Amino acid sequence: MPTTRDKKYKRILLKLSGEQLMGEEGFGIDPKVLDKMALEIGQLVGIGVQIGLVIGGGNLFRGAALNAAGLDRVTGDHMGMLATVMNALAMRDALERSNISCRVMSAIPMSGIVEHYDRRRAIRFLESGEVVIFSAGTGNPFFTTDSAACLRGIEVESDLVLKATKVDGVYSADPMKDPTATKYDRLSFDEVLDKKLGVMDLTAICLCREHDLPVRVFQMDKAGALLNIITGGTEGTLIEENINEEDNNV
Ligand SMILES: Nc1ncnc2c1ncn2[C@@H]1O[C@H](COP(=O)(O)OP(=O)(O)OP(=O)(O)O)[C@@H](O)[C@H]1O
Ligand SMILES: O=c1ccn([C@@H]2O[C@H](COP(=O)(O)O)[C@@H](O)[C@H]2O)c(=O)[nH]1
Repeated sequence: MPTTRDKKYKRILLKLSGEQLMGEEGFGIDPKVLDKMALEIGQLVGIGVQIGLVIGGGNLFRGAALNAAGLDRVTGDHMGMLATVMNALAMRDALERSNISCRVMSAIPMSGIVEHYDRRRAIRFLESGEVVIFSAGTGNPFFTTDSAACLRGIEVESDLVLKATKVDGVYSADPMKDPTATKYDRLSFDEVLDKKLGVMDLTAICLCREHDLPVRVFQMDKAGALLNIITGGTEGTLIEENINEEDNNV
């Protein structure tokens, strides 16, 4: 069983896909998925990892999809950001049921429901061992929660951004669409940008490159993967500043 001393990272920013929260359903939140995620997060809290969380909204609303259906884009983005607050409340509920202390902060003031984002307070909560969920994205339309995750990760000085997703890393093409796509073990930020690898939005990648914050993309469904990464294992794909071209496996 890993202990406090086995952890490689002290503070992480974990980005969870909203789409994954719906489990087998086509829309909404499956409490069983939340409980499973809470269990995995609890293992990290148990060895003293400080965790900031950002949860997407793709299980409920995405501005671009609403716009394609005829809504005003900014209104759609506002709905998407509100969706992330709902996901955050559901995740807080699951974490607290597992006896994990948790705070939800929102980029959009929402008095009486969640507290407004404040960087210094967030860092204090993280230092005291509480999980902090950063909700409502960046608070601005035309962004995504990938960018919000990288932004908050930089602001609270996390050591790593972990993007938990459906696929088990970054591929040469979207593996859900192209079965011949091959997986990378490591990539530089420039390679992700040059090859336009679509696993994460490019604004998020640029932010991390600018601030030298590594990103690891991994599969959330794989039990124990999160703990394995934190204790130095090599799940998924690591994206960082400078890598030797020969180090990646494609
Ligand atoms: N080159 C690539 N390598 C890996 N995945 C890719 C690539 N290009 C596109 N993808 C797709 O990107 C998706 C990752 O995004 P994810 O589902 O985590 O959603 P999100 O938009 O970040 O979150 P949400 O579901 O909350 O909107 C993968 O499921 C995968 O199908
Ligand atoms: O900073 C942000 C973050 C998100 N949005 C809107 O919310 C949805 C849901 O987020 P995903 O990252 O797609 O899961 C997104 O599609 C945007 O519409 C935003 O406007 N600003």
